[in-house]
Amino acid sequence: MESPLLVRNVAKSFTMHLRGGLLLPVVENATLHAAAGECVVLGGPSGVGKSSILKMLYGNYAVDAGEIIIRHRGEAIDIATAMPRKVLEVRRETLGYVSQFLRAVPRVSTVDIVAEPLIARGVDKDEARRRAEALLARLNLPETLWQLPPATFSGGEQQRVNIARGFITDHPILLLDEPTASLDAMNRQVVVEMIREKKAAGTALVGIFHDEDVRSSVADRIVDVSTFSARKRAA
Ligand SMILES: Nc1ncnc2c1ncn2[C@@H]1O[C@H](COP(=O)(O)OP(=O)(O)OP(=O)(O)O)[C@@H](O)[C@H]1O
Repeated sequence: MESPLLVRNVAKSFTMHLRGGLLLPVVENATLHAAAGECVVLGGPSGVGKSSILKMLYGNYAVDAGEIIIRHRGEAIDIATAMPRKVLEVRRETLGYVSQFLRAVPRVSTVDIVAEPLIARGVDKDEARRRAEALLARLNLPETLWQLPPATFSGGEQQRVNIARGFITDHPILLLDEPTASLDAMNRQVVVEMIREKKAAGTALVGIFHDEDVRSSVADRIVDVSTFSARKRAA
């Protein structure tokens, strides 16, 4: 079977327009893949480009060179060159992402924020809310908070809302940017179990985990991003 996600020879530099167009190379020739049911962890020291790669995979950062091939509706879509409308379709159906921080929408309740990706895929509103509540309960978010917008929640509470929103759908590919960074040990363990369930269901996961225990509990492979670093040559 073809990989749900294939990254070939990707390069990325940042241009610092406020610094006279200074070019900051980050990665070059980044090549990796994730198979169905596999959790690939991006490793390597701070600043090496792990988050930048994840953001390119999701289409949030432009790609200077190379391809990011996502298997979507049986077709190969290159996220690096796809039109924005196609990227949004891929995100709705195929490519999920749990970012480190929640972007709360003012006045929208927690349960609706979590249920929204399911409703966008055509699931009945009440059913989507029921499933959202079940996930929030599993992640030990107090029931008194479910009807409130999460803007004033603690860091760990917001992170659990974000995780619930990312895990509620059955996207074939899921990107995880430090999903356990603000969580206590009990909730980290819940997330580890949820990741294992995704793997068992055939989801391809690519993640960044700084917590050594979480990483060793979920990783099938670790890709050392420093092997793609463009800094060695730039220095
Ligand atoms: N939007 C941006 N504009 C300019 N430089 C950026 C931008 N995003 C990232 N960088 C730079 O790219 C390099 C890689 O950053 P990135 O966040 O990808 O590293 P990381 O490996 O995820 O680090 P950490 O483990 O500390 O989170 C850093 O030097 C960072 O300053």
